[in-house]
Amino acid sequence: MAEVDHLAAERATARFDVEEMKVAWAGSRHAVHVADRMARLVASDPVFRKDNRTMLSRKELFKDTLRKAAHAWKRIVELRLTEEEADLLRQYVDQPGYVDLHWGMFVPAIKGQGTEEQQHKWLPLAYKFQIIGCYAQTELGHGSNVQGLETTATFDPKTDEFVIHSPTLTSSKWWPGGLGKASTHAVVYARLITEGKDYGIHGFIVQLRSLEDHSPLPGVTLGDIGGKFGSGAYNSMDNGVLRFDHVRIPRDQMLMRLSQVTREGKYVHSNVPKQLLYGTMVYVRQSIVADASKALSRAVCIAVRYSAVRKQFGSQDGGPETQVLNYKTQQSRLFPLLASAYAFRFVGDWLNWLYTDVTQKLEAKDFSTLQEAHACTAGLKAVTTSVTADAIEECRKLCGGHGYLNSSGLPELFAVYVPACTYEGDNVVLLLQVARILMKTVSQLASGKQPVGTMAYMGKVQYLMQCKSAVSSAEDWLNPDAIQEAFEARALRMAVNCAQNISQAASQEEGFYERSPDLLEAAVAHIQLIIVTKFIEKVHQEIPGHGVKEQLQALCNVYALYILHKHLGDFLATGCITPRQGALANEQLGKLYAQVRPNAVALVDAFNYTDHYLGSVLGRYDGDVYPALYEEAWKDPLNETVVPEGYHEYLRPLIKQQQLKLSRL
Ligand SMILES: CCCCCCCCCCC/C=C/C(=O)SCCNC(=O)CCNC(=O)[C@H](O)C(C)(C)COP(=O)(O)OP(=O)(O)OC[C@H]1O[C@@H](n2cnc3c(N)ncnc32)[C@H](O)[C@@H]1OP(=O)(O)O
Ligand SMILES: Cc1cc2nc3c(=O)[nH]c(=O)nc-3n(C[C@H](O)[C@H](O)[C@H](O)COP(=O)(O)OP(=O)(O)OC[C@H]3O[C@@H](n4cnc5c(N)ncnc54)[C@H](O)[C@@H]3O)c2cc1C
Repeated sequence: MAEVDHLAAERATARFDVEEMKVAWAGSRHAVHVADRMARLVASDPVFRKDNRTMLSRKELFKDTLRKAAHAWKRIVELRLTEEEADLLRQYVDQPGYVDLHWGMFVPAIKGQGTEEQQHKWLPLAYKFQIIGCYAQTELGHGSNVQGLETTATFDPKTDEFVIHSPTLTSSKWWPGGLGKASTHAVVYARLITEGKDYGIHGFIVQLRSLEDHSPLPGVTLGDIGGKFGSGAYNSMDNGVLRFDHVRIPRDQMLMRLSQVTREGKYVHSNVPKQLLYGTMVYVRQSIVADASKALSRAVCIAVRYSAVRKQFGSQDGGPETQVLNYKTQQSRLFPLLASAYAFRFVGDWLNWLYTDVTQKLEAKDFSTLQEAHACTAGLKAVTTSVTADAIEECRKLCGGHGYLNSSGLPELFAVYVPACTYEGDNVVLLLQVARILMKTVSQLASGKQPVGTMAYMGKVQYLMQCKSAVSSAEDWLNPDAIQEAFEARALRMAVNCAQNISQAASQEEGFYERSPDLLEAAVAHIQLIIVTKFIEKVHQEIPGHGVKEQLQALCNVYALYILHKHLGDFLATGCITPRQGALANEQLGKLYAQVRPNAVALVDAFNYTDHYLGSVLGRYDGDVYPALYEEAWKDPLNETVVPEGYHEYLRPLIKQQQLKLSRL
């Protein structure tokens, strides 16, 4: 704990029990303890140091990532950490690397798409790191359109093998993390061809590198795709390029849980939806939603603490200036982001529950909830990552000039985070998937089919299409039913409007194409409704701890009313609320910000992040920002010498030349 606490006064104003809020945030007392232990384990180990990361060359950074991954594994084995502890330890190491794809996609792909026999063979190797795997789906020419992939896997019955081949430049695998330099194996997605027929995309386990000397196997061309956005950041990852020249693999390395090729070359598809092939993506999308709340809460923690320390203006007589956190504009930009971090945390927990539930149903051959899982994971992934990426940048601006320094932690956090809007499905492409499902649901309403799950509200179509909000005072907006109704009516009316417009087009497809910008907005409205609903449900539960429930209630209202204020056009255009009711929502929002203000620092303390994990001189727990900023500056390699390299080559001759010219005048 810090010796000087510049934020002590802020912490003293909190009107709730921070320790209990930590439990609400983490999910359980056990979760707080485990996270705490793992965070401290990482923070106290010099190998996991990360304050010099943005100053390393790409090669040094990559080697540093390999070192950290190997050390993390050593500690996991030595300390016999559980899976939960190991996951947390890796999270706190906080450096993207091949292990993310090995554990996050390679292993889940084999678990989800491999037969029991295949799992028995491959998983123990992966669990012990005897092989390192990645997920090779995207190609140079095809990412979003999975069905358009070109790599082929042609069955050769003579040898009982598949021949994996990259027929064109655009079929080169391009982007897979861990592929460029680290992986020995990959799950490769390719078009399955047998008996002269193309059966579409399937997964195959392919060995890429020798297990003896790591050199690429014959017919395999491999490399890194080059530097990426920002310094440090995602450059620790070896995103790779991969080409196959008629590489042969045994038939039993096709992942055969969903469909099989027999020894004779017959294609057999099990009686399951073909979309189960996309299962690994669904799994990762749900984990990305949980990650969004982590990234967002880190940025918000930095911005809130620094805003409480930073002072500007407001002093007439040489007295202390005003903390920037007291400016209403700072609050109106920052507190909705604080509320969003909590909102994403709770919707992430719910999504994890949904995913587990759907997985259990799938095991029992019940596929009825597959569409719900797809819509929720795709939509929530899209909305939470877009908001988080924008919010990190907003937090940088909220920290003024110092936010632009690498030592603030925000530039690197942004650069690491922003590709989440693209990977695991471009956000626009994913929202259009949600929109397609919304349109399908609207079209089924007429036939009396009752929508279920998160679409159930659409069943109240008669009421929601004509209801009028009863809000008549600012306080009325604190009623969760008023909020819920306004959000449901807005989402449904936007979807119905789109459906009506599409129905006037020459064809459904043409109409969908023409109306896709409106469909995106309808999909966002639907997803925001889910987030608001899950937050309201959370607050309705019993939540122990002095004042904890009240704070969460306030944050829930901030989240909902901020969205209402920001998207007021939608609510007005659909006639869900009147301009006066919109103004009342904004009035209430201002009151809520005042309620959050004395609790703000304690609300970010409840995230329970160590200074190591935050990696920010501005977000330090003790708030002792200025000495840290000053000290950090001197660590820059440019300050290793007082006179810079290049002075004698470039600066001195220039200055001397000018002096000579002047002396001649
Ligand atoms: C602890 C874990 C830590 C994890 C850490 C991981 C670290 C992350 C690092 C980042 C790694 C990044 C990896 C990647 O990016 S991997 C590559 C990801 N690629 C994509 O996401 C591609 C996106 N494209 C698609 O998913 C599909 O192409 C798309 C859905 C857009 C279209 O598919 P398709 O052409 O087949 O289909 P249609 O649109 O015509 O739909 C047909 C029907 O299928 C339904 N559908 C589609 N997808 C799914 C799904 N996933 N699940 C269930 N159902 C699905 C769709 O609704 C249609 O249904 P109907 O026929 O009923 O209308
Ligand atoms: C950091 C990073 C890590 C990655 N890791 C992996 C990995 O491990 N394994 C792997 O296989 N892949 C990986 N990928 C690839 C990633 O999954 C793809 O980049 C992603 O799916 C987007 O596809 P794309 O690049 O083809 O984008 P494109 O589809 O080409 O998108 C370009 C633009 O077109 C728009 N667009 C595309 N289709 C439509 C449409 N139907 N309607 C409207 N607009 C559309 C998009 O919104 C976007 O604005 C990674 C990517 C990144 C950036």
